[in-house]
Amino acid sequence: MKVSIIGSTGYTGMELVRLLSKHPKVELKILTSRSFAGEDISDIYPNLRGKVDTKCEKLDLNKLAASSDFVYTALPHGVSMEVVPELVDRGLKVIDLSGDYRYNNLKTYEDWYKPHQSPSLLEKAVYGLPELNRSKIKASGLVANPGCYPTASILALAPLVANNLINKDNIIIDAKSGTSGAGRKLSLGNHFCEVNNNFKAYKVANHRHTSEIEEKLTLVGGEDITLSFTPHLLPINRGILATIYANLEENLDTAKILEYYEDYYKKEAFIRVMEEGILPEIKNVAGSNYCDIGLKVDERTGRIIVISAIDNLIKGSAGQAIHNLNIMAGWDESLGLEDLSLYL
Ligand SMILES: NC(=O)C1=CN([C@@H]2O[C@H](COP(=O)(O)OP(=O)(O)OC[C@H]3O[C@@H](n4cnc5c(N)ncnc54)[C@H](OP(=O)(O)O)[C@@H]3O)[C@@H](O)[C@H]2O)C=CC1
Ligand SMILES: CC(=O)N[C@@H](CCC(=O)OP(=O)(O)O)C(=O)O
Repeated sequence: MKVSIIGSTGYTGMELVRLLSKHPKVELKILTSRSFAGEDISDIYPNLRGKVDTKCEKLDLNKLAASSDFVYTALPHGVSMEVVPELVDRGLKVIDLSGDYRYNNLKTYEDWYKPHQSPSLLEKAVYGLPELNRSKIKASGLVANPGCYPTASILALAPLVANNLINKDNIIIDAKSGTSGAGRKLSLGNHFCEVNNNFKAYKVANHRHTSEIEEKLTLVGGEDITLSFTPHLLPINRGILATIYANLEENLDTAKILEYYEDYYKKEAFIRVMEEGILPEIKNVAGSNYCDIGLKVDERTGRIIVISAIDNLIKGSAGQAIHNLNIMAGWDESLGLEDLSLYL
């Protein structure tokens, strides 16, 4: 399969290049960049040296369409929607990593982002969370890869919501992300002295991922969900840990709820439900495509506390995007995604 990447020099683009360079069925074709056109990707990211020496080039849609079967757009939201309609019109299969095609509801997108330039494609696009949408992803030509916080949050909550085990009015998601979640572009809030030796909340009560998590969990549970989501910035490169609180509808113990999770995810290669007493940690997933989920019932308060951990650049973006490619192409879902975390 001939695969090209638009926006290959960002962190998710680089991670796609790195992972796809080991994928047995993928031939990397065109890597686009505005800022680094003419430069070898391995000069921009020297970790790729000796493995991928493709020169980045400016986007030429006709050339890209002639040499690719499949395209990733790893662009900022708002920029993807300027390019994706042209790719779809040319008959290319597309996986977009931005927020632009994730929503079913146009108004929700426009309330949290900005006016949409190709709203008709929202109906065509499929939300690319394989554990919830596998058959639709397989049949789709345009997949919207989920956000990193939504991946960690939706996977942690779906078994509770689907089985009506919790009150859906007062879910709280307290999530922490490594700084690569903000991308490679420079910004004051993300430079070393601001992030190192620090830990802070941001976009409290107005982060756009709140709406993505609500829309997708509403579909899982079949009734409206409104929740609180607070992101925090961790002084580490990779990884997300989400701690989620919800009120149980009935008196169930930890072991019983774990049975629901085991059942819900029994066929999933990349979900690891932790046995009672073991909780997820970022170092166990960083560098891998796993989402680890652990939980405990707090019998004093009647609340359940679920903890999930992912690598934002792998399960939270590039790895999940390769999982989606494997599903769309009808290949073994784990191809190119077999690595365990480095642990240290
Ligand atoms: N980082 C993460 O953990 C996650 C990111 N995402 C999403 O994936 C997408 C990419 O994120 P990430 O790789 O982190 O971002 P980066 O900022 O690291 O990279 C963005 C890429 O887009 C290109 N680009 C930037 N602005 C424009 C523009 N105006 N027109 C065309 N190209 C542009 C840049 O390269 P150049 O200027 O050279 O063209 C660069 O290659 C975003 O939508 C992000 O929200 C999703 C999940 C997780
Ligand atoms: C640490 C950090 O800044 N994280 C990013 C989330 C990145 C991501 O997954 O989001 P999208 O694909 O929806 O842009 C943020 O909070 O905006």
